[in-house]
Amino acid sequence: MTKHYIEVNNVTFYYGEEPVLEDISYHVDPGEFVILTGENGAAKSTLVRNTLGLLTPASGDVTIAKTNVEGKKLSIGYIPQQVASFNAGFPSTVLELVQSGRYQRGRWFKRFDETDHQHVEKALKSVGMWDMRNKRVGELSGGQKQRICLARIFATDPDLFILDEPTTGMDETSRGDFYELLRHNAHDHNKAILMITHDHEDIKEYADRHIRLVRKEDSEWRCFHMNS
Ligand SMILES: Nc1ncnc2c1ncn2[C@@H]1O[C@H](COP(=O)(O)OP(=O)(O)OP(=O)(O)O)[C@@H](O)[C@H]1O
Repeated sequence: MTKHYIEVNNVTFYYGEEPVLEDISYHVDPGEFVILTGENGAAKSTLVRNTLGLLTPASGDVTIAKTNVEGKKLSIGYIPQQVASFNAGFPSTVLELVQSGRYQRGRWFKRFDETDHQHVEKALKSVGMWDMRNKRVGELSGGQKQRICLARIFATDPDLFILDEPTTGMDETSRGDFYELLRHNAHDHNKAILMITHDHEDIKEYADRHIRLVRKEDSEWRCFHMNS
């Protein structure tokens, strides 16, 4: 039996008096690369933030699995929207920023060891930024900053990736490489991926499932699943 990594049932959420999510249900399983789409303002980020517990639904249930079927503890890597806004003076190097992700795994009491170095190197290579590892983050382009945020998440080797428009600022080739990497993580390493995206066309061949948030006639919101 597959254990859902994310299970959302009948979630309704309001900003003040206004309902932005109404009776939304979806799930994401290990081994799946799922995309979440919808027009601007369809409440995709709001749904993800409800899923993560950063916002609390007015009604409905959200469960994120704490362990997999074998009982192994699960970790989550989350990238919020527009995370890559480091200013020009941001002092850390690319390498330092990605290394800092490993410390967020609760490793403060342990020396940075060979496994940590290997994860960091692999993560930076996977987003094509290894050669730029000694550059200052503040000197990078927007797309490059976005890629090192992704590398920082990859370096933590999470079981569940929740990514809010992670390819902003990436060109088509980089996006294709990135989608391939996500698909590889899902299919070959049994990770679960939930990614908000607007890139409908070039993502289609990579994603396993497509969830779309659509507006109802009466201006409330509902959600349905579509197989890609
Ligand atoms: N903190 C907030 N307070 C009140 N309303 C908000 C807040 N955050 C978002 N909203 C509103 O809720 C709706 C959904 O916003 P959300 O950011 O979840 O949409 P989205 O689908 O992720 O949009 P986009 O594709 O533009 O990123 C929008 O109408 C937005 O204006």
